[in-house]
Amino acid sequence: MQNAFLGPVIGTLKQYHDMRFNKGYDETKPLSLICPWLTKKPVSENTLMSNLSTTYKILGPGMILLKHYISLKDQVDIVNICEKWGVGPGGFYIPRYENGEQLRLRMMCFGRNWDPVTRYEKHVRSDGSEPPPLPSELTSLAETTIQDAQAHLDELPSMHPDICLVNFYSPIYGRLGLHQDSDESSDSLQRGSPVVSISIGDSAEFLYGHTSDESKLNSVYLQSGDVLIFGGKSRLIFHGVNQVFPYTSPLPLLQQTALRPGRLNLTFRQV
Ligand SMILES: O=C(O)CCC(=O)C(=O)O
Ligand SMILES: [Fe+2]
Repeated sequence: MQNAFLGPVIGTLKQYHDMRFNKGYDETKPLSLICPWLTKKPVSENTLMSNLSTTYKILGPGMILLKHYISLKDQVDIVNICEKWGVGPGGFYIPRYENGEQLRLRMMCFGRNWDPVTRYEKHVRSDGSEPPPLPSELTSLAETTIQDAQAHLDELPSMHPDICLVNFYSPIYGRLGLHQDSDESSDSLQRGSPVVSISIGDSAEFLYGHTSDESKLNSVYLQSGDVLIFGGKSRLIFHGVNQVFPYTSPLPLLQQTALRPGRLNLTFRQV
C-alpha cells in the first residue's frame, strides 16, 4: 500500500539533493530549512506563475482537500518567511513528548506558543524565547483559503487564526504519530473551527479517520501546494503523517529556495 504512493524518483531531483556529497557537508545552521551546500538559481517568472490547475476533493463532512492550491510563488514566499523566523529566537527546535522522547520533526510556532507538553499554557518557551508574530500574509492566505473552501463545502465554519504551527519533516525519518488536534478552546472545538494545513516540499502520506484504530484509517497523498482543511464534524479526526517521500518536491521550488530535502507543513488554528 505504501509503495503505491511512491512517485518516480526523478534523476534531477536526486542529483540536486545529492550535491552535498560533492561539496562537503558543513552544517553550521542545522535547524535551517535551507541547504548550506546549494545556491539559489533564478527561476523564470513564467515558471513561478505556471501553476498546476487547482482541483478539490471532499474527504468527509467539513473536510476538504484543495489540490495544487498554493501557487509556486506563494510556496517560495512561505519557505522564505519560515526560514527568516525559523533560524532566530523562537525558531525551529526539536520538541519532546512528556516521556522525554523527541518528535520526529522540527517545529516552530507563529502567533502563540504550543508544545506537546505544556500545550497552550506557556507563552514563553523553556529556552526563554517567544514565538514570532503571525505574519499577516500567512493569516490572509489561511482566511482566503477557507473562503474558497466554503464555496464547495458550505458547512465549513470560518476561522481567524491566532496560531500557525510549522513542522519540518526530513524524508525517510520524519513522521507524526496519530493524534487529534484538541488543545484549542472548547468554544473553538465545538464550533468546528477548521484547521488549515498547507504542505510544501516533499510529498507525504497523511492518515486520517474518526477512529484511532490504524487499520481503519483513510490515507491521502499530500503534495507541495496542497491544502487540507478539517473542521465542522471532522474537526476532531485522528490524523498523522505516516511517511515522507524523498525527491518529490517541485524542482523550481528547490531551485528558487534551496529548500533542504523534506516537507514543510503549516497548520493554522484559532485557539
Ligand atoms: O504535517 C501534517 O500534515 C500534519 C501536522 C499536524 O497534524 C499537526 O501539526 O498537528
Ligand atoms: Fe495535527
